Amino acid sequence: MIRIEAVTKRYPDGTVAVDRLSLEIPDRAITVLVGPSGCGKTTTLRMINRMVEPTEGSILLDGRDIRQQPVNTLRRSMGYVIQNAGLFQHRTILDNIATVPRLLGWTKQKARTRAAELMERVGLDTALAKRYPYQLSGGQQQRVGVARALAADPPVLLMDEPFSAVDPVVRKGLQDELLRIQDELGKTIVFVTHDIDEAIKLGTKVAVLRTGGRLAQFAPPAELLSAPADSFVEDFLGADRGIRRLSFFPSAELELQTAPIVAIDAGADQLASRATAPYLLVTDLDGRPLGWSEPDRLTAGAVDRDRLLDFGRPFVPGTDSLRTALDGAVLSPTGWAVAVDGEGRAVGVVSQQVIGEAIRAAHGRVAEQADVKAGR
Ligand SMILES: Nc1ncnc2c1ncn2[C@@H]1O[C@H](COP(=O)(O)OP(=O)(O)OP(=O)(O)O)[C@@H](O)[C@H]1O
Repeated sequence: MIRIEAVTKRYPDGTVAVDRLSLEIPDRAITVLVGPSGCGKTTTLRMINRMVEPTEGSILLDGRDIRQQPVNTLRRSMGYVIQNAGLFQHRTILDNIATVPRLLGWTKQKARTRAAELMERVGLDTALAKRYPYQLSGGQQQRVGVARALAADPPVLLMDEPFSAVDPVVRKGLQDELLRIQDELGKTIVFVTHDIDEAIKLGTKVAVLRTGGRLAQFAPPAELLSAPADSFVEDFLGADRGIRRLSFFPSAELELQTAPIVAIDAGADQLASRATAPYLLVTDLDGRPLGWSEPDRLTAGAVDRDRLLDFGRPFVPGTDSLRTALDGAVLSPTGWAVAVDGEGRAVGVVSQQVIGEAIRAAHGRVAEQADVKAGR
């Protein structure tokens, strides 16, 4: 664990970049530092690998003050990724990634084998190995930056706005990749961003800093969204807080109905037995949804696919959140969401009303847990 204990950084010109900051950064999780420009995020990150020395306070790594070990040893235990990747322009991609292992005295062969392995791990085609950084896209360069930081397998990864310079689509890909890599490798990651959505998506815990380097709140994302500590955090979180919070509620417990699902070859008897449902979901012969119809518009053996109503975006119970389920229901003209399995086959349908009840129940559970935590 990294413990930041009452750390203050005052630059020589008197600027207080960080003001009595205390944080416990858990192992094998992603801790995000987020806040407006100039609030001391980068300074905090750089104090962890001693690129900047605190004016007051101390930082402990596994209980030991980081000043007690040689700075090079400390930095080798911490991969560092920055915006625009900071690659060596005159070295090939493979040699960029192999930099730290080479510094550690690995043979060229072993370092390159490791580098090639890492290219695959971060989703880079090994055909790019012999190129130079300028021959890659911004997103690919960022992946090289991550691979290089991981090369010597350090337990800690410090990431300073690593995905800020790429467009939103590439950025989403890089974020998903980081979460996947983190699932496999379980590093202790400290991630700096000024983008609250990125913080909420990636963070196991999120530290919101305010200008002057003071901590406004340190909590898991769901808690930030449900209980912002003050109006600064609330404003910083922005609009749609209620909807975004639904991303943290699972859809697995939604009560699904299967009776309104009929296959395209349903017979007259079956259609007649479902006639009381407001809408029926018609599927193909494999069970994949095709669209909704009012029951009296369906004729056995003669379903016109083109006349079916759109079924919105289906959700996968157990994988997707209540937000995705609600989105599916809102997108569908019938107001019903369609649940599918991993193969896209319909497993049930659920109305907006039932989703609404599930949301209220989930809110109730969170409030109860908060009461228990607060000893009320
Ligand atoms: N070397 C320095 N000398 C003096 N002031 C500095 C120095 N480096 C940073 N600062 C100031 O310290 C404050 C915090 O800077 P820092 O870079 O840590 O903020 P940040 O939250 O990372 O900002 P951004 O999101 O804009 O990168 C700012 O007011 C900045 O101007």
